[in-house]
Amino acid sequence: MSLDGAVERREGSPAGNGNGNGPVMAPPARPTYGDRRLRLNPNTEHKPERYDDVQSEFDPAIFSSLERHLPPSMLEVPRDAKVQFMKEILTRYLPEGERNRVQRHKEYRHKLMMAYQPLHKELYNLHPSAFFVPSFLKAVNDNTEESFRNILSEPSPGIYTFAMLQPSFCELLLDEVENFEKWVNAVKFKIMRPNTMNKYGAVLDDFGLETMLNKLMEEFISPIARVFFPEVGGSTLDSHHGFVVEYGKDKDVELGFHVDDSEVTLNVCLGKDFSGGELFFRGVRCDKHVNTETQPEEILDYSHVPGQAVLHRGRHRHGARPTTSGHRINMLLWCRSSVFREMKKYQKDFSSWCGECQREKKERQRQSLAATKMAFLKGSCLSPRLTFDLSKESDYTGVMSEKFRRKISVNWRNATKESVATSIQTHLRWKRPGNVGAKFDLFGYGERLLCIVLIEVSTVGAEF
Ligand SMILES: O=C(O)CCC(=O)C(=O)O
Ligand SMILES: [Fe+2]
Repeated sequence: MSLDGAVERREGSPAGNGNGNGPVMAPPARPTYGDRRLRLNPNTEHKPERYDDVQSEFDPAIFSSLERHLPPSMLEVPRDAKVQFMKEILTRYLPEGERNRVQRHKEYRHKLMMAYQPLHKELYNLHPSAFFVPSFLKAVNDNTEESFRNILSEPSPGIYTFAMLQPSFCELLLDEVENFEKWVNAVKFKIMRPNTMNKYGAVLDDFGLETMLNKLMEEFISPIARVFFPEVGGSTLDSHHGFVVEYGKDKDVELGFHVDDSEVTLNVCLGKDFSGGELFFRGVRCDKHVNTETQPEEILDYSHVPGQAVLHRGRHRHGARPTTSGHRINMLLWCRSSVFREMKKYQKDFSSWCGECQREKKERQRQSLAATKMAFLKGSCLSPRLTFDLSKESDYTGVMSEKFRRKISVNWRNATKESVATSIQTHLRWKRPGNVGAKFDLFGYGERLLCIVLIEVSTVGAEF
């Protein structure tokens, strides 16, 4: 997918008659729809169509998500043309090997669903009042940050726990999973396990629960993720991987330290009686920093309770301690955002969520500020003009278009603290409020008043 700056252009290659003479044959007619550049930010006012009926290797929700990024000219065209356009983009970005894998998995799922007879049909459609405890239902119905905060605990930054499932729902689901596993053993169906780290457990989506879980994500998890995890795609979740994992002496015993293949993970304990099995969390990390040291404030050990949910970023490093007795069974919903994944490819700095990027950024700011102060104190910067050049800031080059990355120069002579504040506001007007902050610091040194301005990572100073 190309974003602002890289243009998607699909033009038929001109075909001649072979001898260079004669008329150049026009390529087969193909509608053109003007500028085909995708939008960097989704058009949140546009209500995308549903694509559930579209037969393709892509999840229909991805079409709906992508539609918000279409250029205005494409929003007006017939639905079929939109589908065609989006398929072309997606196909180019999904390698053939991956497409074949998706196709094989589709066939596997189809075979499984045709053969397996569900035990509790009522689980396969979402019935909110039968599934969820009233406090959770109310919070989601109210759908405000305050209503969510009323039911959530945050034992460590970015890890939210809350009561979610009715005991009767947990029992039914456990029963269904047991029934499914008995059937699998009886007919010797070789099932795929939820991921490479589990030898036990089952993918709920594979035997008919996909629609129910998708609704769970869209209507009950997305509203919370939108508020608490916007910086990792919490407001654009569009696909999921739903499964149960099982631990005990005769099953998987523990789960090693890992990050999930998700933007946001919901982990709900279904039961049963068990001891041990605590979850341990050790800070959020991007790919580059996934193996860096844990800071003391990032350590959390958490004991799960049936019916209780834990919601965290997929990149929050975690694992599960050995279950020492009984059986522990959890339902996991790995929620993903195709838009976030696409955007991530164009970014280098993840300090809005990676603990280590944040620490590195703070350190850069500290060093930069110290260097600027030092330069002033040495009297090497006597200009009354303040200059800062955002075009040199690597933090901005990936995310800000050229017109915003300009050089700003201000005359600070006779400035006061108030006039500096006003100037900074004026010069930052072109940014969205809250996007980039300016902090400044005035201090006296001998006869001179020094001004240090800190624009996120850039520090510049002027003397007047
Ligand atoms: O055992 C648990 O509760 C954790 C499971 C988990 O982290 C996972 O499956 O990704
Ligand atoms: Fe996990």
